[in-house]
Amino acid sequence: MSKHAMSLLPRWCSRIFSVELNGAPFYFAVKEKHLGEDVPRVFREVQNRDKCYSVLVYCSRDRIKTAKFYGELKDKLLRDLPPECRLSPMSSFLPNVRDSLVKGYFLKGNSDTSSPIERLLSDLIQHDPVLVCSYSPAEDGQQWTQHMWSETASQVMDVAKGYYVVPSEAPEYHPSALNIINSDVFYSFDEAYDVMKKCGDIIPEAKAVLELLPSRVEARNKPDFPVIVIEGLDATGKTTLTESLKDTLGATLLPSPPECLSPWRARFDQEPPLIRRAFYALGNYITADQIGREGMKTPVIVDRFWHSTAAYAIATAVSGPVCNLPGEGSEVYCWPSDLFQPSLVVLLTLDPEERKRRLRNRGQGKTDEEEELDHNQLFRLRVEEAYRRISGPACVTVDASPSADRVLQQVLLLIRGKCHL
Ligand SMILES: Nc1ncnc2c1ncn2[C@@H]1O[C@H](COP(=O)(O)OP(=O)(O)O)[C@@H](O)[C@H]1O
Ligand SMILES: Nc1ccn([C@H]2C[C@H](O)[C@@H](COP(=O)(O)OP(=O)(O)O)O2)c(=O)n1
Repeated sequence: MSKHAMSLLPRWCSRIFSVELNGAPFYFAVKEKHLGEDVPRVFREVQNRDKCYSVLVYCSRDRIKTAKFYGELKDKLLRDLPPECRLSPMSSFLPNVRDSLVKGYFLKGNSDTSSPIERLLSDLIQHDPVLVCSYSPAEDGQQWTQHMWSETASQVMDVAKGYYVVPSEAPEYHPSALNIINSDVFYSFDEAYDVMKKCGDIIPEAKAVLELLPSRVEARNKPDFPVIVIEGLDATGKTTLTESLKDTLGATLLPSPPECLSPWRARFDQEPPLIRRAFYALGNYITADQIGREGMKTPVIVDRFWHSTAAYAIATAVSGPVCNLPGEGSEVYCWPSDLFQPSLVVLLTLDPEERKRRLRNRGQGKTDEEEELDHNQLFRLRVEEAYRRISGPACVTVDASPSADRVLQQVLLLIRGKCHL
């Protein structure tokens, strides 16, 4: 067993394990002794008491490689596991301990699939930074036990005697919240820059992105003119409004991410969150540099900025309902201290039905599958709530359902009240 995997062991019994089934997390813990607790729900639902497995990716020193490997692992498991094997997202964490989350997958197999699953997992454990456990009914046939595998043997071997699995209370916040800071959301130029720099060896496009970055991020002189950011979900009317504001105020309009990053956007959208979010974070610093220049000449309107970067990253990192988000006032919602702060941030909100109608009119209505829609609905609610919780500056919400002109007038009122234009 590798040193990294060993380092997870001492607090093994303090860890909580979470398996996500149909978007809902089920928690369990492990114990050396059994005191008559129930069987965790995940195992109660296993038919015929078949075997289950977990593959957790522990964080090696190279977090870029770890992030890439985690993304590739899912593809590999989906490709190489027998199709009957069920794969669910899984994680393990120490409650309230920042950066303690390790992610992976939970596999449910039946007696026909256990041989190919075990062959695949034995191979993985020998070559990759994974911790593999199997779960099977204990000798008394009543309880379930977790056995950790060793990579030293070519045959599967248990490192220690089995631990009993027992149900565990849900933690206060979704476990993903433990690892958001500097993995999903970056709070300084240097943190995001560091990720992009380390990507240079494996992603050639990262070097091109680095070359576009401003050489200094220190705050320039405050722009003479107001800087107004327009935020909102896709199809809430940002493009329509920002174009009108540009014409009405004689302002400069800056899209975000900035145009110079357009050639690389699709490339970075394929990358795991650590890399993808570093790309968007850096885009804001390029936009801030442009704001510094243009804001000396005219008012500046920005189509999306930091609120989008943080809200989408947080809402993607956390799954399930809005209550899974880190609580209001959490440090994850803080504005980076080295990033320009606009004079006003307007959040356009829209009734979901109207938003769908606008998407359809724009020729992009597609997701009619019920399940997909449900998933999107929760995601949409999480993004909107994360938008509202971000502070420094906080956003001002504007109902975008009236006509384009009424929305424009409403926002102009806000701008005139706040920015003395
Ligand atoms: N206030 C409005 N009322 C009705 N339709 C609107 C309004 N604002 C925008 N639209 C239409 O809704 C669609 C999405 O607007 P768009 O400005 O492209 O949104 P976004 O930039 O936020 O994705 C477009 O077809 C646009 O013409
Ligand atoms: N400043 C920005 C702008 C966009 N993003 C990210 C957040 C989301 O993942 C996407 C949203 O972009 P998308 O192209 O869907 O949005 P619009 O078409 O502009 O409405 O981009 C960001 O992280 N930071």
